[in-house]
Amino acid sequence: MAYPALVTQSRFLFQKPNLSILSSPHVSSSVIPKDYSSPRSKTQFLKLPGMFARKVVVSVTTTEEPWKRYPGPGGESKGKGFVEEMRFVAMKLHTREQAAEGEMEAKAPEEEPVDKWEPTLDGYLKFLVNVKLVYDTLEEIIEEASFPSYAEFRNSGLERSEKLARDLEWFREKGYAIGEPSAPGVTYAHYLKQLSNKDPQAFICHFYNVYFANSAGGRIISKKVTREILDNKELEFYKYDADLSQLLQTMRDKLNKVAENWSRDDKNRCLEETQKSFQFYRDILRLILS
Ligand code: HEM
Repeated sequence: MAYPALVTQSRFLFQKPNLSILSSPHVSSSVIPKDYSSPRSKTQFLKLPGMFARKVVVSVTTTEEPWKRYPGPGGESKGKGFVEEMRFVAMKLHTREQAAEGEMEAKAPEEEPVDKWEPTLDGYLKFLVNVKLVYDTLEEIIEEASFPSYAEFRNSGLERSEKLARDLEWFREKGYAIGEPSAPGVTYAHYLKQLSNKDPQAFICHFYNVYFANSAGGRIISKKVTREILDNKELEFYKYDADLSQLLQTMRDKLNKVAENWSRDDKNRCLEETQKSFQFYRDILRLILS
């Protein structure tokens, strides 16, 4: 499992004052800068204890530059709320091919434009089984509400667990073999369960990203697989029982309300979690191409 190494390395780097790794051959994608000052990027060779010297692009934060990296505390005061910050960070973690606001380079097949994907039905079924485990877990966590704020997110209309159960049942009835969740889903579900009991801010970052990812990128993927491997069968997974933009807006309002009680540290911890949510979810998306 590749995560512990990456996570440990990233945590270590986070502890370095005023230094954030934006890209490196060893750190798969951008790490969120610690503050809201301008990151001026430059390439450096960095020698870290116990590691070989490596070429990294570092951001150097200075106090002279008032330029803002995020729509941070200023953005909030303009009335847009914390979701705008979460979105800002998430959009930058997309590849340029995935979304107009994306800043990452595609390094793996699932990061290439969806148009170029060559999905397989077998792989897509594996994806559905694994992604269902993630939504089952998120929805159980919200139902149990080990932190009271989670209860705010119940019955949002964005839930996907039952829809996915119906889709899988449809495939079963058609005679397809449906396997058990594998490493990508099991690992992410386990991580979410643990995180939800100890760090609600970090957990809510995953909650936001996973539900909003399906509403945006999910639709692009849906078009591709419906046309190319599902013989135009439209899955329940991508359907909502009410107007989707309204459901999303209600969820944004709830997230903003919950985050009003967070300190700046809480908010930063939440934003820093975005990268992990992309990494876990990408490993599940990759199954579509397996
Ligand atoms: C094939 C992969 C993906 C594609 C093609 C894709 C595409 C997109 C696009 C086009 C948007 C912009 C939607 C808009 O502003 O109208 C978007 C938004 C977003 N994506 Fe992705 N995405 C992908 C993967 C992911 C992943 C892995 C995550 C995180 C787990 C993610 C999280 C988000 C979030 C949080 C938004 C903001 C949604 C909103 O503000 O309503 N996406 N994505």
